[in-house]
Amino acid sequence: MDSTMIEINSEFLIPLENHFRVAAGPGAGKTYWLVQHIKNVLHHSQRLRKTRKIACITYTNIAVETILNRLGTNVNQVEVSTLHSFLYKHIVKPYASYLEGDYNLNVKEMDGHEDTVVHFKKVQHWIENHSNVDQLKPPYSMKQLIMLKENTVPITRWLHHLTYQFDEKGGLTIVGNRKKAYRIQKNGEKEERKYLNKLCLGILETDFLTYKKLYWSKGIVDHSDVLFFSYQLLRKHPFILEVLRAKFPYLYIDEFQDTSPIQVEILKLIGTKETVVGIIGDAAQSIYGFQGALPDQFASFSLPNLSEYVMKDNRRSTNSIVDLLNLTRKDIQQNKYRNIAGDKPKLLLGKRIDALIRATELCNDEEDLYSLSRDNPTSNAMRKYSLGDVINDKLIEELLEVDKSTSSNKYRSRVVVTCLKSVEYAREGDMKKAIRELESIEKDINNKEEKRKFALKSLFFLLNEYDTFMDKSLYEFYSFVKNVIRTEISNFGKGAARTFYENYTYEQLALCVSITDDKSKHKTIHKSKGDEFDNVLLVLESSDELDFFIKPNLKNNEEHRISYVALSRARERVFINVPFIDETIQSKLEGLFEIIYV
Ligand SMILES: Nc1ncnc2c1ncn2[C@@H]1O[C@H](COP(=O)(O)OP(=O)(O)OP(=O)(O)O)[C@@H](O)[C@H]1O
Repeated sequence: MDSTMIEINSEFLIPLENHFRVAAGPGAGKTYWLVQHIKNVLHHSQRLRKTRKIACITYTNIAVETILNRLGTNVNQVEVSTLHSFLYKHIVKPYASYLEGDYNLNVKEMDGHEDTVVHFKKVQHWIENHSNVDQLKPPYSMKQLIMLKENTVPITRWLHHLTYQFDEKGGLTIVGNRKKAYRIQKNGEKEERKYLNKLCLGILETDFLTYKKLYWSKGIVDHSDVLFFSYQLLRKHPFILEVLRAKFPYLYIDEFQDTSPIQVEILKLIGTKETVVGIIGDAAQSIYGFQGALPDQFASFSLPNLSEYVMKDNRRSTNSIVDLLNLTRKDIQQNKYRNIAGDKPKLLLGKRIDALIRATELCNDEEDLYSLSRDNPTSNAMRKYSLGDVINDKLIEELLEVDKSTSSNKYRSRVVVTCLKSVEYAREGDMKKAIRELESIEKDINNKEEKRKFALKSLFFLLNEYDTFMDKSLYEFYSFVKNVIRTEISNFGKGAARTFYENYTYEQLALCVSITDDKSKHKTIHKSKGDEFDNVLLVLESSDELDFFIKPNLKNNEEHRISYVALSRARERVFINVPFIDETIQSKLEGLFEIIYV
């Protein structure tokens, strides 16, 4: 650890007018400290007035709520939001007209920012009019790319994952991830990924900007576009920086370890003068590598005269849990602030459902137990107690694939999937997302209000009748949708599509729906970030993942950091479930865990 670092605890007050970095392990009280610091600034700063506020940026909507609740009545002069919402509200929205010329942004139609969407008509238009279209040769000619399923599927997936990156000259470019340009091919029981030809991707990659403009010209802006536009606006129109600095003399960013390089540059631009920037985080909890976050970014962030602090307490967990966490970590050995011995962590070997039942019993059946899983289908399955050993998380993709032979079939499967997703979102409390889903199939209605009315009406019927289809086949759900929501979707003939609808249940497809800001007791590890629970059951796929306890490498292995985040959510008890363990590692694990066959 750096010798210039000052050790503090979560009640320690620091000077108001210096940039700062606070590094600390899990449960140290970073968020607690940040709230105290904000209150201190509110009371003592000479630089806040009615129109000048503290900006507090955090990672998820749940974290925003947590901070707002902890601030209590002091919220008028603090703006707590996610970075994307902050940038959209203060940069993109007010200055969008500057983007019209360079980026064809349709400001009138722009209405917030969304998850990335891929409209195949736009993809088709892009490829047909691509400046290098002449270089596309069989079997990847322009026509073959837009007509053949084996090409359209990888292209769609590839375009779904476009990101922005800095090039050598420091400019931002749009990049595709070739590893995403695949389709699944089934060979009997086996599934194989078939990638699209590299030469062909290389030709298309030369002009992503035109592709993006097709969306922007309709006012469609996704989350990564918000970062791109913000950065471009700040670089080209520095007066916006002045306005921001005047509005926000203090800018604090919690969970900084998950900030991407473009976000870091934006924050540095704002922090060059007047605005005091403070960052809080933990490199060992950096788990968003797939979005460009790098664990080193937190330690390497610098601004002039930045003061550095470290917090070494763990105020959350029992001694046994802190011991387990300390064992996996080299840079910070946490102090056991609560100093309560606690139960030895338990390794539950066997099926997930049995592990869940046993862990619940071991928590005396009354205390809250949260299961944390690596992916959505597993956490959804845990939630619904309908655990199977094999969960197919690709069923929605398969349905869209099997039912797309004609445009009317394609429409049918889209409507069914949309209705299903909408129901699931609404049942989890995300009404906004549920309504947006349904609005997306109202293409023939242009008026926004009409669209919303239609979506609301459909959602009302779907939720009201949930009991009639939730435990039936997908075919019965389709029939419901056709009778009640969308009478124009096509009837079925015989064939693979119908068989699919008959063979799978509504429930099986519903398990594949990813739910954001998951408030249930069974969630993905990524969604548990920043939260804490009395008891945690970490659900692992295989004994290989226990490697984390045998050869921990938090610095270089993101999977290890993900397990670390999961375990460190627990206050009282930790359970880990794997189907079985290799005999070779059993002896190594016996010292750390009580091993129980469930
Ligand atoms: N000074 C304090 N007094 C009382 N409770 C505290 C104090 N500091 C922290 N806590 C409590 O300790 C727990 C952990 O704090 P907090 O959630 O702020 O930690 P964190 O460092 O943000 O954790 P993580 O990085 O794991 O998300 C919370 O329950 C919090 O309320």
